[in-house]
Amino acid sequence: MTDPGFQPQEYVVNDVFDTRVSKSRRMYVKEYKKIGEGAFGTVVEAMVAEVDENGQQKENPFGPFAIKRVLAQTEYKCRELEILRLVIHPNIVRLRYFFDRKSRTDGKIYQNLTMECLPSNLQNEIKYYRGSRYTIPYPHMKAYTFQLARAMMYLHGFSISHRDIKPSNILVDPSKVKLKICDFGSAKQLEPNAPSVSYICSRYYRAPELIVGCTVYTTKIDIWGLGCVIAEMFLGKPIFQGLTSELQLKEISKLLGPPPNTFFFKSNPQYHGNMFSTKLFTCSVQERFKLIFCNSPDDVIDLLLKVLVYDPEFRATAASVLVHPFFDELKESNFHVYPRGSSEPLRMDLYDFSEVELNFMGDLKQKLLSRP
Ligand SMILES: Nc1ncnc2c1ncn2[C@@H]1O[C@H](COP(=O)(O)OP(=O)(O)OP(=O)(O)O)[C@@H](O)[C@H]1O
Repeated sequence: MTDPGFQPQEYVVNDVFDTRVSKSRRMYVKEYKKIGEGAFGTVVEAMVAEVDENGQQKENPFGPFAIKRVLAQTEYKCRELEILRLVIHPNIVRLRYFFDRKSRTDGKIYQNLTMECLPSNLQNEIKYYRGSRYTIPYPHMKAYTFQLARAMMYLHGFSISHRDIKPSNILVDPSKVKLKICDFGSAKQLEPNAPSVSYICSRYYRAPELIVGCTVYTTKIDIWGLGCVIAEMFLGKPIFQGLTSELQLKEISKLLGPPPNTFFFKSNPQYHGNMFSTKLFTCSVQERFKLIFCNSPDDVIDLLLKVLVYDPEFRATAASVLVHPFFDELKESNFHVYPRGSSEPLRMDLYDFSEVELNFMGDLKQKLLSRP
């Protein structure tokens, strides 16, 4: 992103908290490029270096890092920091430092979350291939989907729901086919049967229960987002593009058929909006999926049929997604991909699960680790 209004800046901060050693340091920061702008914050690319008592740099600046700057001291944003400090996973962006700093422009205090920086995101990647009338190569889609589901399985193991799954919040490094989830600004640790706001998540990726105003939802709202992201990789564009929140439900019904009455009752008995109860196609739902994903293999259609389900109770879990046959190819010892622009095969082992993750898999652990 090039922003003509962006001013590169260099500064020294006294109290930069280093999450690796749980210690504060004095650091030099050099911000040189804006890489993102969202509803809540600005993200810039920067290099950092440790500074001694005399203000001298102890080392050469290193990075790049992505610094997300948000107004400090709102409860909402403290949650982002808290969650980022808790989660350490290969498919979740790693928080390296954080510090507060007063803005020279408006005099307000901003929280600066300094994270590892990835060169792109899935939205750009989908756009790139769409521009040349292709889709992301099939083995890459598999590897990306697996990594996304793996990050979700870990988060959901802690009952953390990301609550804003969408391609622009999924960082990728196309040269390594690596994926990491970012933007925990909406994330929340959900408690069973405790209400949370339903007006979260970007419209195209909102689970149907959120659309109808459900407040006691579960981490399955992220699984819906996962389904939308997989579908988008295959189609090259968002699968459900509703013009309004209510019309979003109509778009969904064009693929899944009308939502069952039990769905409204379970999600929000007070819902008074349009129920889109007329079936808009004559074939079966399976046939409808085959028609929409006409160039996609049967195994991904089967996966989508398990993920894009109205009732969150019957929607797949992240753990069950990970053991779906769609990913069997990834288990082969010589699984490899050809990163964009490279003729060298890159071998990938995506099964380096930690003990914590294997515990979260529960009964599906053996199935996950069994080789075909
Ligand atoms: N660690 C990172 N490395 C590279 N790019 C990043 C990183 N973190 C964020 N970005 C980029 O900056 C954009 C905005 O970041 P983020 O989503 O965290 O901010 P936000 O204010 O919550 O945005 P939004 O309102 O769009 O959700 C992301 O879409 C991503 O492209």
